[in-house]
Amino acid sequence: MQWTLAVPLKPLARAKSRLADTADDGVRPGLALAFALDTVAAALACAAVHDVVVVTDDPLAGRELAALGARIVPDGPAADPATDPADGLNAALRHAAALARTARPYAPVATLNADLPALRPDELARVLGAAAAFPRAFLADAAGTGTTLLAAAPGRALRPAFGPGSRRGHRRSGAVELVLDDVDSVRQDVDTGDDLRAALCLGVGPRTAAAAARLLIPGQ
Ligand SMILES: Nc1nc2c(ncn2[C@@H]2O[C@H](COP(=O)(O)OP(=O)(O)OP(=O)(O)O)[C@@H](O)[C@H]2O)c(=O)[nH]1
Ligand SMILES: C=C(OP(=O)(O)O)C(=O)O
Repeated sequence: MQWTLAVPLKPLARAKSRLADTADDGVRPGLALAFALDTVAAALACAAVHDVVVVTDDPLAGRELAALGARIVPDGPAADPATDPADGLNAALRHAAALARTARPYAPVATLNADLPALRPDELARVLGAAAAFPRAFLADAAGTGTTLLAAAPGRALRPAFGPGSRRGHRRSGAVELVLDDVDSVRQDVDTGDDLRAALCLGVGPRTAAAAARLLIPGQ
């Protein structure tokens, strides 16, 4: 089974705000772009992935990710922030999933965060292989409260519920939590300086390695 992946990416100038103590305003957008490029490059190299749709309103990121082979779509209409606190992100994912389904109606669809710079294609293939057994499934992030991947079988709506505490939200929505060994690279999202150090220990892709080297992170 070959998947379409929808990867959401915030405009770079606003992305990765929780990394402000590790990377200042001048370098953070470049770091967020490096994470996204390494994430998407690894996803495109995964044997279980047919195509990657990046949903972003950022023109520079759009150009660079398109050059890797991703399809770029804009965020689309936002939902009502009163009913959905992660308004922008979940609306963007619903929009991307709908476009993906138009292009490939019988394909399974999964979302993957753009901040997984240590992502390994073989580990992603293992997660997608496990997800294929369920109508909807998800993988918790390394911190244990969020979600890095949400998957839906052909004909099933994704129903993304990303945002603070999304692990619990996805569980409550009926999605099956995937509990797998040796898929750390798919779970290690980077929100904080500690997350970045953990990702560097796992081994990041070349763009993140170069960007992180410029930050002179102790222990590198
Ligand atoms: N297209 C799109 N992607 C989003 C939006 N909000 C968040 N994302 C992406 O969703 C994933 C998880 O987002 P967060 O961790 O909440 O946001 P972040 O920019 O990565 O980090 P913080 O600013 O520290 O919250 C990342 O890949 C983000 O780029 C949005 O409004 N639109
Ligand atoms: C939006 C999410 O990501 P993060 O943990 O990076 O905020 C989430 O896990 O639902």
